[in-house]
Amino acid sequence: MANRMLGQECFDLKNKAISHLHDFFLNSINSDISAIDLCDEIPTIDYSLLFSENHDERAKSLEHLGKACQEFGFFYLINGVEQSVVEGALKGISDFFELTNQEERSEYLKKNPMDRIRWGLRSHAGENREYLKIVAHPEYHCPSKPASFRGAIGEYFKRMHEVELGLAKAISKILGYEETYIEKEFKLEAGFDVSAMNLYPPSFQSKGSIGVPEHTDPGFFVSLIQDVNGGLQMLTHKGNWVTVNIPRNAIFINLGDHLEILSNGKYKSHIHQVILDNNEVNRISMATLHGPSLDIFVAPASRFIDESHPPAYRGMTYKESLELNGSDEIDVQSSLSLLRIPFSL
Ligand SMILES: O=C(O)CCC(=O)C(=O)O
Ligand SMILES: [Fe+2]
Repeated sequence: MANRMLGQECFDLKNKAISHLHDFFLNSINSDISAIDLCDEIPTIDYSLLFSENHDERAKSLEHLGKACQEFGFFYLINGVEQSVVEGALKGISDFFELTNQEERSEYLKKNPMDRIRWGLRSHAGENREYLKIVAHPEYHCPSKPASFRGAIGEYFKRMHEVELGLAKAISKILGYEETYIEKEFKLEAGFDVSAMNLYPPSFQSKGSIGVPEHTDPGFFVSLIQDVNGGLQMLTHKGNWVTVNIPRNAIFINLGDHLEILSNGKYKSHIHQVILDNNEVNRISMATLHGPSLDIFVAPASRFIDESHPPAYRGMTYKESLELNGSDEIDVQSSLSLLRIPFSL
């Protein structure tokens, strides 16, 4: 543990070790492996092509994004955030967990519902992780220690906010709207973004195999980076669990509850979980929930409502939906099941 994140070499070595473990696991289970559904392969979207000056190239990649959103609800994004920025952010998080002691970190234990930085330690059968949650936007909050944290994480948020606006444009277009639609509808210039920085123990140190239990996340979408592959699993439309192995130079994007609500269920927010079974070493991830502005009322858009598609979700402000299940804003817990309108004939 003292050696974590010494640099690229360490990053590559850990990934190699984990991918060997996965290979071993896959080779050792029965021949049903050939039945793994190739259609479950997580799509990759090239961010730069969404804005290509070549019309055909742009149209093709927007179509690809449309399929990824509708048929998966999650995808890898390349050429969005530079690898050096991602590595810098992961190093900042690793420094936070390594260069501070637990007493210093517990300074951020829940104080009041309006906390803008919150720390927690979960170590029981249902959840195994240490986390730091911070409000990243519209105002960036960060712990004062270590000194390296503010700049490294801030750089990731700055770049990711640009990518968020770009994805909002592209997704508005594929939904059939003008490109500023989502940006205005969610008032993204004041969008409420919360970042969860997670440290998961290796499986031999955890109290059970669950890192984070099954859930969906509120908001427009979640961007996720991790220092080693393995752990995060997504439930596909077809009901299969797929493991998120983020390729180098990519980040992972998962559509959130409020895009599902806005699109009246055309795009889905997918259930996911973190399983520690194959973790030989600890793992760091950063899941940033990019949300609408807290005061924005989110309801199914008229374009997605007709006689055969009545509104399937109740509308309310983003803030109300975050507080609906008794959580604080910074907890960013899903309340999607409470917002669904039961189907009636
Ligand atoms: O750590 C991960 O891979 C996922 C974490 C997550 O789903 C969350 O924080 O909402
Ligand atoms: Fe999540």
